[in-house]
Amino acid sequence: MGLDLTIRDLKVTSPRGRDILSVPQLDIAAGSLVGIAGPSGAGKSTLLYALAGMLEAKGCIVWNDTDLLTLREEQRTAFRASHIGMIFQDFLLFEELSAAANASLTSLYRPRAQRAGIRQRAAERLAALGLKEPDRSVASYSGGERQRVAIARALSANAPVLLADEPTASLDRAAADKLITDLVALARTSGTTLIAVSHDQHLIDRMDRVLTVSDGKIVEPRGQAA
Ligand SMILES: Nc1ncnc2c1ncn2[C@@H]1O[C@H](COP(=O)(O)OP(=O)(O)OP(=O)(O)O)[C@@H](O)[C@H]1O
Repeated sequence: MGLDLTIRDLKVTSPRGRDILSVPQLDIAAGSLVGIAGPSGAGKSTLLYALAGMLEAKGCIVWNDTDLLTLREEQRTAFRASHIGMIFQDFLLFEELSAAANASLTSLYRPRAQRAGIRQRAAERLAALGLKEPDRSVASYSGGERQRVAIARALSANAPVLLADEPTASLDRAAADKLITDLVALARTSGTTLIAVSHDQHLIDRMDRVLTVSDGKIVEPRGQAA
């Protein structure tokens, strides 16, 4: 089951003190599929990184009853490892490791009893995403293949929250549409809270709710349910 998100008075500033993101109030119900759209430089990735507890910020970012901004660094890391699956734009893969090892990396942060299950799911996700040689090191993979390894890694942990930054960006149309279908089906069946930044209208169209970020602020189209 996914987690509820409650944001109050969130402010992210640049190291030089410029306001990058300001969100007075945002509530997202567990199990919602939320798209984040908006122009380049608006603050979409900043919002996603803040939701993962990866940025210093002021205010409250509460997942169920855990306020990320009150946790110490190591507590945030532990929370992220057990609750949040992330698909980053720059993939953050370990070059020397195989696709299979990269896709099951989260097993290292989970109790021993869960590790075999994560490795098994990672192998299944890689196969489902069409990765044919999971034992090859990812250094030799193309951009689209690397994207799929990052996606398999995020999905293998079965986290209650999935945060995705442009998950279809390096895929061709057919692969992107398949991924969107898979992501939506997975989120629906497991009740995962899915929040995805995307310029891809096909993805945005499949979400329950779309938040448009403009100049560091959220503008939600009228008529959408909270
Ligand atoms: N560490 C930082 N120091 C200074 N400015 C930053 C920092 N991180 C982000 N910014 C600025 O904050 C703004 C929002 O950046 P962000 O990456 O969140 O935009 P975005 O909407 O995701 O854009 P894109 O669609 O191009 O990825 C930009 O003007 C960016 O230059």
